[in-house]
Amino acid sequence: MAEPLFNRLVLIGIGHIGASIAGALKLHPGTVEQLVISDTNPDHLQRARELGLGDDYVADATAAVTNADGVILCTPVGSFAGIAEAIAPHLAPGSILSDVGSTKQSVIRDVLPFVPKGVSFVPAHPMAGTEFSGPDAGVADLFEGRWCLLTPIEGVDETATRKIEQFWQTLGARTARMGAAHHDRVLAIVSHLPHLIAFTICGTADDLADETREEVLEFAATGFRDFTRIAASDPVMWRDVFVNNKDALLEMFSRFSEDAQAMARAVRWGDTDYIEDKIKRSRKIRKTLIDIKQA
Ligand SMILES: NC(=O)c1ccc[n+]([C@@H]2O[C@H](COP(=O)([O-])OP(=O)(O)OC[C@H]3O[C@@H](n4cnc5c(N)ncnc54)[C@H](O)[C@@H]3O)[C@@H](O)[C@H]2O)c1
Ligand SMILES: O=C(O)C(=O)C[C@]1(C(=O)O)C=C[C@H](O)C=C1
Repeated sequence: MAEPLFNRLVLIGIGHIGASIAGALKLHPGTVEQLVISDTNPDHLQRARELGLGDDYVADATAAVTNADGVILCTPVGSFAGIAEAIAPHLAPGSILSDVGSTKQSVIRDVLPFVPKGVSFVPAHPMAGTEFSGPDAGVADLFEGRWCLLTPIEGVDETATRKIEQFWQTLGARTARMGAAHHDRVLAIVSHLPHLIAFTICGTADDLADETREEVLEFAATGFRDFTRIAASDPVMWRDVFVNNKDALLEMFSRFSEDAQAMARAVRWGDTDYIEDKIKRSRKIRKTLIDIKQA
């Protein structure tokens, strides 16, 4: 059997993504020699133990990372700075620090200043997930056929970046590299804005139900239902994503608002060609996603 990629890999945060990595590692035995799980929530750590997600369970992240050759931050992005500051003095020389955060400029801003000399920091983002959270939400084949985007930092050891690529490829993902700013703009339109819209539309429908005292939500098994799936996502994770990708998210929101206004105007003035054209373009996007197996 090939050498393991990591002898002691630590996952800090055993929620949806951490537990999915742990599950995927079980589907690909031999990828790591020892998987250590760390989480500040004692219930989550206990549940991870009951589910048998790792080989060792250590609440204190500074103790967990000692002697590790790999560490992956799997907590909400707003917690990264505090964790990085705490674990930095305990990271082993030659080890690799990576993450799964949904924003990348903020992660580099918050983590890099603490990374000691001799440790390679390789930011990464698996583009897969669901609306569920916590250790029970792990999905072992979550990354199968999905993208994992890496935003390598200039001057960081190329072997470390290749190792993280190999790690994600072993778990079934396809990898690509891009700049952190580009990543954040792309994610703002394909992931962060859709969540902002879903949270908003659910709030609007709920307000309406309150105001009119009518059962708006009783009859919601319609197009609205699809918005409620993503709107059921974790509040802390998404709060952190929004405030840590503020500029790109607001830029995309502003473009979206203009386009939504244009659509509303077409509705008002009965511009059926405009309406039909927009819907045709949207259907094409859906068909393309199905064709490239990303739907
Ligand atoms: N959910 C998704 O669809 C998705 C997809 C890709 C990437 N991500 C990214 O993955 C990361 C984790 O998201 P998730 O969906 O797994 O969230 P989650 O809420 O399911 O899990 C987060 C875990 O981190 C733990 N945690 C929080 N603060 C901590 C701290 N300071 N120290 C140790 N543990 C701590 C929590 O107890 C919890 O177990 C986020 O950065 C998110 O942006 C999420
Ligand atoms: O499918 C979902 O429910 C997700 O929210 C997954 C999703 C996305 O927006 O596509 C969410 C956050 C990410 O960082 C990556 C993937």
